[in-house]
Amino acid sequence: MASGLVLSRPVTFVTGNAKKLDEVRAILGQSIPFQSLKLDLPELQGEPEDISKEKARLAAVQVNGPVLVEDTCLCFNALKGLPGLNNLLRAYDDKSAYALCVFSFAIGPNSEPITFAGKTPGKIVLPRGPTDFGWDPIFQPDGYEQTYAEMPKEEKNKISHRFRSLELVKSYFAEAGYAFQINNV
Ligand SMILES: O=P(O)(O)OP(=O)(O)OP(=O)(O)OC[C@H]1O[C@@H](n2cnc3c(O)ncnc32)[C@H](O)[C@@H]1O
Ligand SMILES: [Mg+2]
Repeated sequence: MASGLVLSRPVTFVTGNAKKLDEVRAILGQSIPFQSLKLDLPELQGEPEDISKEKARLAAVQVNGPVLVEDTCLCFNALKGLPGLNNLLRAYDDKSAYALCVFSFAIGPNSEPITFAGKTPGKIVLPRGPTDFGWDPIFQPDGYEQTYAEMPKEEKNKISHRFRSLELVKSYFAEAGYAFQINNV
């Protein structure tokens, strides 16, 4: 039996992006009990890890409890990993890129957030597939003929940056032995 910390409140996943929430729900299933809260967190500047941590700090203050947040970017190798626009890439032969998702967990408003980075390598292509989620139509993961947008959702959720980051979050929760006693007041 796990004998770690007991959380008396479920984790709140804070995002303003409904598509992210759909994927997080599908990927986590029942593994980590969480509720969601739609808040438009400010678009911060800086390194993805720092942005993600800062989002977690802001969210934990608002929620006053345990939070998960994430920051995602499409990073272009031709631009030394800088997130950028598709058009910028026209000038470069190197179309390789990676999708990066950094989750942060903060246990409360006064705790230092922990980050979990998941990366999926691929390349930037002309847009193909449905256009309902960000840059999915222009990102083709390595080893696939389809863009993220063209893939069935289940397929994306098996290889995505978000899936890989959440695998680390799940291991962390399992190893820390978090237990949830949500109904015991
Ligand atoms: O409230 P938050 O969680 O910050 O939601 P957001 O939509 O602002 O999310 P980000 O700042 O992390 O994302 C930056 C952009 O990347 C897009 N994006 C995030 N994850 C994506 C994914 O898996 N596929 C395609 N686009 C994605 C998203 O729609 C944004 O336009
Ligand atoms: Mg944002």
